[in-house]
Amino acid sequence: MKKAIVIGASGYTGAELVRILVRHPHFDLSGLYVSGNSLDAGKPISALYPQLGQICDLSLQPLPEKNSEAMSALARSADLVFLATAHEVSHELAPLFLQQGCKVFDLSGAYRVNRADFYPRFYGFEHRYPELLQQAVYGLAEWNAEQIRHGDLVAVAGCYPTVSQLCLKPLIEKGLLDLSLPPIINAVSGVSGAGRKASLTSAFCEVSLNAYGVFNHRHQPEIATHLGTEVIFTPHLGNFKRGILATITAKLQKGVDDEKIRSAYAGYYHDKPLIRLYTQGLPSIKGVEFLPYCDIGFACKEGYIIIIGAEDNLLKGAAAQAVQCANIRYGLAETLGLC
Ligand SMILES: NC(=O)C1=CN([C@@H]2O[C@H](COP(=O)(O)OP(=O)(O)OC[C@H]3O[C@@H](n4cnc5c(N)ncnc54)[C@H](OP(=O)(O)O)[C@@H]3O)[C@@H](O)[C@H]2O)C=CC1
Ligand SMILES: CC(=O)N[C@@H](CCC(=O)OP(=O)(O)O)C(=O)O
Repeated sequence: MKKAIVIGASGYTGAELVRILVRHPHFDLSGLYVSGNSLDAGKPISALYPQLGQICDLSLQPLPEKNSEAMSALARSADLVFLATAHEVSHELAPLFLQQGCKVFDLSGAYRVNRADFYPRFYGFEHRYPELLQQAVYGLAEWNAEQIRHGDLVAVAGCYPTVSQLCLKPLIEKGLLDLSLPPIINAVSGVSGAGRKASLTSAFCEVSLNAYGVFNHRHQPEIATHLGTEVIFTPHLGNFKRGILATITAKLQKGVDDEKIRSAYAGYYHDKPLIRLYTQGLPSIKGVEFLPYCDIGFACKEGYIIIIGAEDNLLKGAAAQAVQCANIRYGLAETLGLC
């Protein structure tokens, strides 16, 4: 058994990690942490998430001071840590754990893109660990298993980037898209995508259905960098709790038909248990809620394709993919503890 801890365990993705890890046959969930001055420190996690009653009896502990001996001891005590924390927090925590030999699976965007101008521009902070950015492995599990297997710091792919890339990559790799028209990704996310902390935009009476981050959301450059081609990406907030539905429009190369598209998806994903390809109908959020899958369907007409991808943002878009990456890192079946 490998000892695992979760930092940010009281948050939405943290709680999903707890739910998965507490039953995982190879990871022993040994500690749940929140910030040093958290109002939730000392509470059992089931006091925040009653669903975890009698499933996890661990309490949330305050994370020790950054440069303290207690922090180093915590990092030494664990084999692996899941950072379910904000980007700036993960940015500072990852090196502390890595220095003590602990493998890091970071759910934030702090180590996803290795480009100097990216963090000041899209995240509002200067990256202080360029050497770690260099070493970080991008945790898009179906595509980067080889690097993940050898990585000590896995930057789990973002929620919108996961579904967008899983839909587009096979077609781009096979040269089936005419990229003179950048793929156009319109995606709607449930409100849990914004995290548990209260904010006006995620308040019950404020949420309806609206676009946001138009032409400036940080996931556009994450997707474009890892796909190796430009995309137009528009996120939307919808009035439901969890799930992302992405509707992607792209231009096909001449002569590309349904059969070629289907065979490209099947070629890449026939042995990928967490991708479900639709042969009839189209994916929906209902079909993936509370599940670790990414569902993909499509329709082609007159030289264009519309691809529909669906995932649970908290699972395939975050916690489940993080555990999938950890499974890969430790040579386990990638779905262990997930299905
Ligand atoms: N929600 C989603 O759908 C997705 C989220 N992500 C990423 O995952 C990360 C977590 O997101 P999410 O679960 O939504 O966030 P939440 O806001 O729901 O939770 C954040 C957690 O971090 C804790 N925390 C805050 N500050 C610190 C600190 N200094 N040290 C330790 N713990 C701290 C919070 O507890 P407290 O404040 O009480 O200390 C809480 O437990 C983010 O980086 C997010 O971008 C990635 C993909 C999808
Ligand atoms: C609905 C909503 O607000 N979604 C968040 C994205 C989810 C997230 O936390 O982003 P990462 O996947 O990069 O970690 C947003 O648009 O900022």
